[in-house]
Amino acid sequence: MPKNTRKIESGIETDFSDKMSYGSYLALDTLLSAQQPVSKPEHHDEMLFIIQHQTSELWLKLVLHELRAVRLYLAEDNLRAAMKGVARIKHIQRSLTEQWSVLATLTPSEYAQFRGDLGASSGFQSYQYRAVEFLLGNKNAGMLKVFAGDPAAQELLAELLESSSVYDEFLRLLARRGFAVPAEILDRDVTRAHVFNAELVQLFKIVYEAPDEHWDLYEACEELVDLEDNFQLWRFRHMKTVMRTIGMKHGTGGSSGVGFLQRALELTFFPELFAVRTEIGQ
Ligand code: HEM
Ligand SMILES: N[C@@H](CC(=O)c1ccccc1NC=O)C(=O)O
Repeated sequence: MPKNTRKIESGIETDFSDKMSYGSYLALDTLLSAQQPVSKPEHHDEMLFIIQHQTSELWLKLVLHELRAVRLYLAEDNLRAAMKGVARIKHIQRSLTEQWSVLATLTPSEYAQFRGDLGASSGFQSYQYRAVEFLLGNKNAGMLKVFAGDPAAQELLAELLESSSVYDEFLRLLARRGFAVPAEILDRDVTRAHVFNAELVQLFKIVYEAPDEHWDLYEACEELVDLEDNFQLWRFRHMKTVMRTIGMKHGTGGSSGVGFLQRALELTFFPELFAVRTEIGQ
């Protein structure tokens, strides 16, 4: 063997004419032919832009898959399995947030050279992102009309709009555990965003003031706080990346741009889990 060369062991599989290979299992032909820059002449940095979005969408697909499972586990009173799912989602979120640093290498001068080729397309039209928001409870029926041209996406969002969120299921679990969750919360119109409820804060206060007595709920509350915190960090990095890339320009999707993204930072999934902090020790 030449120096600094690894021997390919004799047992290593090399003939895949009648066996499943790495590439066929992962549908790499499809996956790796999906990067199609639209700029003409092709701009070098558009590949980065496309891959950053595609990898984000792949991770969002897994987040959705896991969130659906978490919601189901909560409905079945299986808090441990639900929290296992949340733990995985938290790692994905960290990876998604960390990834902004790659796109931040795209300078305003580079982006300006192909931004015009993107037309009216925008992340605002990401149905998977919207589906994650809906599953976490940030419902907004108005978002569906963006997907009039994509019936499958619209149907998915309609299904999630009309079904319970992860937080709805957590609050129902709390009620089954004997906590006096108000009827207006349990019977709420799930197609609307959850609205802050002071009575829930008092229920969480019971949990937070006696963690040992309610350990699994206490742990679950903190996991949900992590989830929201991570989601906000992604939103913040998006807004800051947008600021350094297009400044105060309007978005291709038609919004005011940075201002619109800043207002997303005011949205909250689990407001009572944050409000309870003010109450602790009082
Ligand atoms: C240089 C890169 C980027 C810029 C300049 C940018 C800019 C913007 C702007 C201005 C908006 C507001 C809607 C509009 O008018 O277009 C927006 C929304 C959005 N973008 Fe990006 N974006 C970038 C990268 C990304 C990436 C990598 C993702 C990952 C999937 C993403 C996902 C989203 C989502 C989900 C929204 C909707 C946010 C909401 O409704 O609050 N963006 N983006
Ligand atoms: N809204 C961005 C364009 C943009 O970032 C984008 C365009 C097409 C597909 C995804 C995108 N990402 C996030 O909005 C802009 O105004 O420059």
